Amino acid sequence: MKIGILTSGGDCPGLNAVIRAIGLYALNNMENVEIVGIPEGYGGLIRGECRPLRRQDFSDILDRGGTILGTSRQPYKLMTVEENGETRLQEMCSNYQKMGLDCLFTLGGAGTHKTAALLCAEGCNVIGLPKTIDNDIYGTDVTFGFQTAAEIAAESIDRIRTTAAGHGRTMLVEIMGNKAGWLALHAGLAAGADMILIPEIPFSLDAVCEFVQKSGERKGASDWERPYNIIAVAEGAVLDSEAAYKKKDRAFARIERGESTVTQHLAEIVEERTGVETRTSVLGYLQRGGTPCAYDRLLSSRLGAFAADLAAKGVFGVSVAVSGNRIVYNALAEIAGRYKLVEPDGELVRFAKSIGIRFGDAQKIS
Ligand SMILES: Nc1ncnc2c1ncn2[C@@H]1O[C@H](COP(=O)(O)OP(=O)(O)O)[C@@H](O)[C@H]1O
Ligand SMILES: O=P(O)(O)OC[C@H]1O[C@](O)(COP(=O)(O)O)[C@@H](O)[C@@H]1O
Repeated sequence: MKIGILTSGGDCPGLNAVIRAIGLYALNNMENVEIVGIPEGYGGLIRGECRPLRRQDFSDILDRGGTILGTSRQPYKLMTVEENGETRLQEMCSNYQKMGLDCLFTLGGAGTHKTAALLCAEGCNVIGLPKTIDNDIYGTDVTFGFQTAAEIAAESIDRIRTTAAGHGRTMLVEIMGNKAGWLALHAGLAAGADMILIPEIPFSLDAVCEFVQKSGERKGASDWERPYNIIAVAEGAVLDSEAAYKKKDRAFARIERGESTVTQHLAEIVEERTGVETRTSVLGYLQRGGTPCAYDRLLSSRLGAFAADLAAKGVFGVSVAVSGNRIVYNALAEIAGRYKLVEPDGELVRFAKSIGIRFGDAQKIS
């Protein structure tokens, strides 16, 4: 059996652990197996590039961040445009054939899964693996990379807390997550943020300002304690006034108004209206870089081995997933194009509200 592996979309901790587990499972359990790596995601497949992966390539990579194969974001729209008589999708399928692949493992997020489903529909044997620090892939409780990113973000908030307390400031900590607020929610809850703003719950400027104002009036536990606030802001957080707009129109409107990011805009308004010193901290790529945590190393390894076992059994057109404590799989056609978002009335948000954490929505502030 000839196996191809590619990593696509934003990198995240755990990609190398998955590659290693697929490789080691295949080498240890399959007869006459050949494994190749396809560089830079679907870009490599479009160009028809692959390189052999041997046992030594899987050594010493379990804890390595990034991806040994490289990754990229190929503009999807271009994939369906015909050039020289073939779309990029067709090019990828013919390269799959030319490489003599019996199976292709695509390690990626929601976008990667959409192309994986299209490749499948064209007759390629594909198995997807759910990668993303955003945790927004439909059909799985968790994606690999998420836990590591949540820990980094939570630890960063812990650190920001001491400087916020020293200065009595409001700190807006921007956390990755464009469509889904899972990372801001988990990190914010784990680090005791006072307010969490996520794309799924549009926030009101008035509610945020009122909260900061009121907390500034509160007395600290001791004479020495100064009031301060930690607000975790998902990069995709939206104002209630812009919630009805599509992402593109919203971005355009923000540029028109001269706003850079939602976090920066919010910080300026909060300081102006409340007089409370307000600062921002963008955690950015720190959340994606570096070694995976133990949870992600184990999860990635289990997912990789399970996916390789599916290939050995001839089960294709699926993506592996976590359901409770079990590793399962879903049909690619079933999950492609769907996102797993935070439910505004779900258990996690209700729990957070029950202990006084704000979400910037119309909620009475006491
Ligand atoms: N709507 C889409 N339909 C099909 N394929 C897509 C779509 N969006 C993205 N892709 C493909 O998946 C790749 C990775 O998508 P991207 O959104 O960048 O990352 P991720 O897979 O992490 O979500 C893109 O380079 C593109 O080839
Ligand atoms: O790497 P880029 O292209 O700057 O993209 C940043 C985006 O990638 C992410 O880190 C991860 O996204 P994906 O895993 O879906 O690719 C998002 O949280 C963030 O919005």
